[in-house]
Amino acid sequence: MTGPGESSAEHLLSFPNMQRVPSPRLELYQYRNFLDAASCDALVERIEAQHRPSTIADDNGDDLFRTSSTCDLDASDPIVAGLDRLLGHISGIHPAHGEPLQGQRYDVGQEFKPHTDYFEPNGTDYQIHCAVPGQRTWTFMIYLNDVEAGGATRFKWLDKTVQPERGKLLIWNNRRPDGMVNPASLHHGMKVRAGRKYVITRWYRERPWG
Ligand SMILES: O=C(O)CCC(=O)C(=O)O
Ligand SMILES: [Fe+2]
Repeated sequence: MTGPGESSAEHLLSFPNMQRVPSPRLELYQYRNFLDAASCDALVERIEAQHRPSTIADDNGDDLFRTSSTCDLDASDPIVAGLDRLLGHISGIHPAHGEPLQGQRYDVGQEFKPHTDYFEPNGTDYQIHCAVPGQRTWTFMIYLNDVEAGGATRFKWLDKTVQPERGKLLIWNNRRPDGMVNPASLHHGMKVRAGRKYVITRWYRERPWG
């Protein structure tokens, strides 16, 4: 059984192209060629057209912690709306539980240092971020391009490094089966060494976003 805002292994693995990345510590999946090249290119264009410096939820005093740019995608844009529907289908999670879709852009030297996507349950900002929508449950991330060098996503606790690849969807559960947050979901958006990296991020919540 899964609650609202949650995906499940059974649902995800019902798609023939879905692969579970073997690990006893984290539910991690990848789906190659999830998004077609034309849609990836269109989303890269949207990100190029409009982006701002990325931010982090709990300021940790390190200005170099997340050095990328973020694009707040327009939900009424047909490409964005189409992706929203597609993610709803693949995740099995009602789109109302999704945070607005974002694009991220990394230039050479930019990164997102090791972090978890869930909010620290005892963190000072937990109430601000989670009072209405609840905790982040699942992360769905799509690589929009092949990066010339660097830009992999590293899960240190699993000793697993995922290479960016145009159209690849990466999925993980930020919580353990018992509903507690999972520290093994720690991941690092590693520095781009050559070229640029573009991704789409979708975080789902326990309750509707609002
Ligand atoms: O860019 C990546 O590989 C990871 C991005 C990420 O972890 C995030 O946006 O939360
Ligand atoms: Fe993340």
